[in-house]
Amino acid sequence: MTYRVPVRDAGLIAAVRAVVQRRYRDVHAVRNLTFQIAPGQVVGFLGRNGAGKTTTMKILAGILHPTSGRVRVLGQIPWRRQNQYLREIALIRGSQPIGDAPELTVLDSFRYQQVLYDIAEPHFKRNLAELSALLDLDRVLQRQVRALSLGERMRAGLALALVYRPKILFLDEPTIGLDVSAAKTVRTFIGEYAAQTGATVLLTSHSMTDVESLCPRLILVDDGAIAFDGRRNELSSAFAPTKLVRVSVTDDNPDLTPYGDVLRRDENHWLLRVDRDAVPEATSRILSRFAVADLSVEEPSLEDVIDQAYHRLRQVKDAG
Ligand SMILES: Nc1ncnc2c1ncn2[C@@H]1O[C@H](COP(=O)(O)OP(=O)(O)OP(=O)(O)O)[C@@H](O)[C@H]1O
Repeated sequence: MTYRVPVRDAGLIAAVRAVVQRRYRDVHAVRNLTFQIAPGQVVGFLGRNGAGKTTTMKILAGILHPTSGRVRVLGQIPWRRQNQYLREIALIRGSQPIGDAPELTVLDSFRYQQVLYDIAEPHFKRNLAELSALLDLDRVLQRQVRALSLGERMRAGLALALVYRPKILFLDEPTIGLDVSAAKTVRTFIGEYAAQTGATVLLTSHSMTDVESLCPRLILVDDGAIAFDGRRNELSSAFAPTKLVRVSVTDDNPDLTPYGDVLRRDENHWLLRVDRDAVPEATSRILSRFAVADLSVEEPSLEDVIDQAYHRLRQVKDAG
């Protein structure tokens, strides 16, 4: 997907010149991006700012027509925007609080959505009851939208976006800007919705808590191309070539510096960063040379792994 972006120099003269003589440059937002997602999977779609995630989501949701490439979702070409397709998907960007018609009650808004998406009454009642239970909406359904708190509007907005029970959710930063409790509500809801309905979810988020609690599979996109596609626990071996070794010893003045990079030392408790391949040898040497009270080997946190991945990808880009 290539965007054609107008360019102009700074200043008034350049602004006037740009009116009569437009210049453009191409921005390649997405290229070499190939992936498949099986029904029911919950997939984290990650990448640095500007990597191409939102552009991809918009293409999949039928908002953007890509300049080249082939996409099929549920057997449909998204940008044809067939009604049948639009009723099967939802694109939610940010937390999307309810609020288009503040005079209406929440239930009125749901009824309007029912008409828009042509939802049969029994399905509507079942979906609304399920969503109300998951998002604790019973007490707000009869209230005017304008009288709701932001948290209530956010929960109602989420339910409104899903009351037609889409099979595919494209979630673009659903917890951005939310406080800890609201983010947890949304996160828990997404997991429960997916489990209850069998929906397929593609989720972008810069929150590693979202990714860790929801996404067994990760697709890492960089500069519009796939940099990793696999299970979450495989990401560390792909991008973080080290593990953490935590050791407590009872010796006087122990020196563990030869066995790894010392990240932290608190008296006789050491935290070392050790190359993955060197971990067996380093730990067996430590065990044979010191009076070890405790030793554990840990994977780096997802945040560290992603951070290392982004650094590595930036280095590769700068070098190439
Ligand atoms: N409407 C647009 N016109 C021109 N360029 C655009 C447009 N939208 C996005 N871009 C460019 O395309 C690239 C990919 O943008 P995109 O929004 O898909 O990234 P992203 O991965 O979602 O980033 P973020 O994490 O910051 O939201 C960026 O270089 C961006 O500047």
